[in-house]
Amino acid sequence: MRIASGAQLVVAEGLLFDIRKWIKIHPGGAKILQRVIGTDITNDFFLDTSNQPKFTFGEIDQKDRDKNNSTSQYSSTLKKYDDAPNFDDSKQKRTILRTGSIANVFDVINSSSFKNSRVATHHHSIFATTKLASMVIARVDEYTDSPQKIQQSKVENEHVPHIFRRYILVNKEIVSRNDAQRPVVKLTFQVINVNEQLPEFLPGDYIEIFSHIKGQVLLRSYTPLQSDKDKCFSIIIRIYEEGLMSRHLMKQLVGFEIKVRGPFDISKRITANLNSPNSSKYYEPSPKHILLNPLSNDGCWDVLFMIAGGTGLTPMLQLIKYHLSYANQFPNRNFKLFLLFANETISDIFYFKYLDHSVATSNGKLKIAYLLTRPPPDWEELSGHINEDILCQWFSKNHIPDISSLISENESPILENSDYVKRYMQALIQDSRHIKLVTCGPPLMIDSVEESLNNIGFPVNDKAIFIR
Ligand SMILES: Cc1cc2nc3c(=O)[nH]c(=O)nc-3n(C[C@H](O)[C@H](O)[C@H](O)COP(=O)(O)OP(=O)(O)OC[C@H]3O[C@@H](n4cnc5c(N)ncnc54)[C@H](O)[C@@H]3O)c2cc1C
Repeated sequence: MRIASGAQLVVAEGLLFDIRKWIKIHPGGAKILQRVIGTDITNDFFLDTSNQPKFTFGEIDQKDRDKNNSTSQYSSTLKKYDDAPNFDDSKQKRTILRTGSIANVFDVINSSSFKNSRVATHHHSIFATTKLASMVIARVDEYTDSPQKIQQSKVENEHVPHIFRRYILVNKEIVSRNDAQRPVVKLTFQVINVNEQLPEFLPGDYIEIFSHIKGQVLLRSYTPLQSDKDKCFSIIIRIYEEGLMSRHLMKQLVGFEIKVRGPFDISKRITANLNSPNSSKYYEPSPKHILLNPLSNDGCWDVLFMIAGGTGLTPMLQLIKYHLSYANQFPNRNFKLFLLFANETISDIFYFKYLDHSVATSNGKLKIAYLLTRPPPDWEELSGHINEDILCQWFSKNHIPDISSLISENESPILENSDYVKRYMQALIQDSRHIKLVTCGPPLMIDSVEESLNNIGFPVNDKAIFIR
């Protein structure tokens, strides 16, 4: 394989670069090359055709070597760049590349040249380097963007949810307490190619992460959160001791690449609730993005109740972020968000700082109640399993429907006062504001929330969504 002046190389893996350009843009690029391949290289070196080196790549199978004998890959002129001058035919295959091999040159080029250009950077293992070096399949002398090429790259840039795309891990943050039995981590990913657009992630969107783990092909769903950083998104995942994907992701370091497809709309997973014969036409959500309000231009609800158990918090984080960023842009937009966050023990509560900060900066628009099934002795918030009583208290403490003739603020919102509960729910049904209740968490918790809501007469079919 020869590298001509200013040549670009195409490697089977898709690697493409221009050595001359690289030397120009990379401060000290010529020096790096010089150090690795041991000859004096300047920018002009590649321009002077008499200097064109005949690089030989490290690893070539004996079979390929025999096949390629006629084209003589082993020129005597630049044998010193060849990392196989003493190739021992009896060994058939060399396994280790020495420092200074041309394959190592490309490793250095890749890892240093693309470091600041949002391309995944990593040093290849010796095996990968060897393999890669033997995979060069072509050389491109001129690289011009033809109209077809431009059109093709436009099509490639269009976001097709079913196509897997690669993203790079740029931040990793533990968001659970130190004593958490199953830690929760926030992973932030960024697009690899600067020209790539990140899709807008809306409440109810989820993505699928693909991986090969322990010889298995794994695909797991996660809830993406739009990041404040450019072209980034985050996922918040709980790490299970036996969890294949969660443990695999937890192990990775910044710079790790993931394959992701999506976003997909959660609506498709919860159509069962929507097909209920009792669904009112007025509140029937649109078939897409059912977590958003189809009857308002901005998708925001006037009153949104959210009940989350454990990592069921993630779609609520999407909703909270969506609403609060709208309020930031349009401060006159009035709405109320109420979150009931249920966990087993205090150490299971995660993302607390973010939640606390959101409440503090929400201008009274967000209220959060914490519930623990196994609370510590000095716990002052809600405790026990979610039931009718807890729900009644939580509703009436937070929100008084605007049908003031049906209920008064001074009435006791306890379950024993069944007349009050009845009138409260009646008022909720007649309330002209757009009200929704979203629940997400472990299946048992969702079942018991649904049952309790039905028991107290909450308009489940019209105003509730259960994400299982
Ligand atoms: C639409 C959608 C969105 C999701 N979003 C998120 C998200 O944002 N964050 C997130 O952390 N997860 C989310 N999940 C769950 C996620 O897809 C995986 O199921 C989860 O990460 C476990 O995968 P795993 O490969 O680590 O565990 P697996 O290998 O599938 O499970 C192995 C073992 O892990 C334990 N385990 C796994 N899941 C649970 C569980 N739910 N409760 C208790 N023990 C469990 C069990 O011991 C199980 O036997 C979402 C799921 C869906 C369907």
